[in-house]
Amino acid sequence: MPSLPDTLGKPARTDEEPAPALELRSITAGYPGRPPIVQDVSLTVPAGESVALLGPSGCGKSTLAKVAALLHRPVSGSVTLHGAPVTGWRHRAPRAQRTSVGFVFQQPRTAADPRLTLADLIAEPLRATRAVPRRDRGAADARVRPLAATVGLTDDLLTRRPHEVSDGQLQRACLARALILRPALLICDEMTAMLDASTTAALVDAVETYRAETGAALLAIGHDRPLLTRWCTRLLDYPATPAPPSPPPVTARPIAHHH
Ligand SMILES: Nc1ncnc2c1ncn2[C@@H]1O[C@H](COP(=O)(O)OP(=O)(O)OP(=O)(O)O)[C@@H](O)[C@H]1O
Repeated sequence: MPSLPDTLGKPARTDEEPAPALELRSITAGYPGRPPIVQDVSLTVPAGESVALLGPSGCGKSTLAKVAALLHRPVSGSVTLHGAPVTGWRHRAPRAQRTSVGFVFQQPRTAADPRLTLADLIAEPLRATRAVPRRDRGAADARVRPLAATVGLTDDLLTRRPHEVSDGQLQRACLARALILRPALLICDEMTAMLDASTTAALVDAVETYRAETGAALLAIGHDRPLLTRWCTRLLDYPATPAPPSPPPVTARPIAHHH
């Protein structure tokens, strides 16, 4: 009997492009009781690429980012992560899909639990997903310390709480927390908006070191065009799809005079 080809069970083609890290198709999203803020927006982050989404404050970039990170359910449209369609948001999303996306918020003070030390803050996703046992501090520390060093946090800072560190130091911890489960896609929503130039450079460096090591893709959101131009290989202006045609000009009506 002839031996079976050793490609059995493998994809027929090996030169196929990997599925995009993120695909948003015709996303419409908003908040209850108001018209949608994000209207019919589509964008793609190819596997391993860095894409910047630029747009003015208040246009809906953060809302779109939260949809992509499975934190906010859109009204309509589809999200695909690494080729797998997303069918549920927040607690309804499968854990593997949720943990494949790391998210860094603009405001570290509102994103960080003030009661936790920076070490516990960074370890939070490890405990939440039971990647390490809840009470096994040694196992958590073994993951937290080397990662904290890559974002520029020294051991003495790890025992402090958020009110005992600067915004920049807290944002470094928030970046480490976003990376600890080794996500294949990182979304940074105005990560450096409130930081000085040297902290900004250090955080961008840390993200790029992580990406070089893991091949992770990046969606960086913000309004600092020079920074995002240096950082990312592709730039998209929000909205990423053509805007709908503008409404016809309002026809002036004669003002009624009452005598
Ligand atoms: N949880 C919420 N409930 C109700 N409205 C919200 C909520 N979050 C945001 N909004 C509103 O949605 C609009 C778009 O906000 P979003 O944060 O998505 O914009 P943005 O482009 O990211 O702005 P910025 O750059 O200032 O963060 C704003 O008018 C905001 O007030």
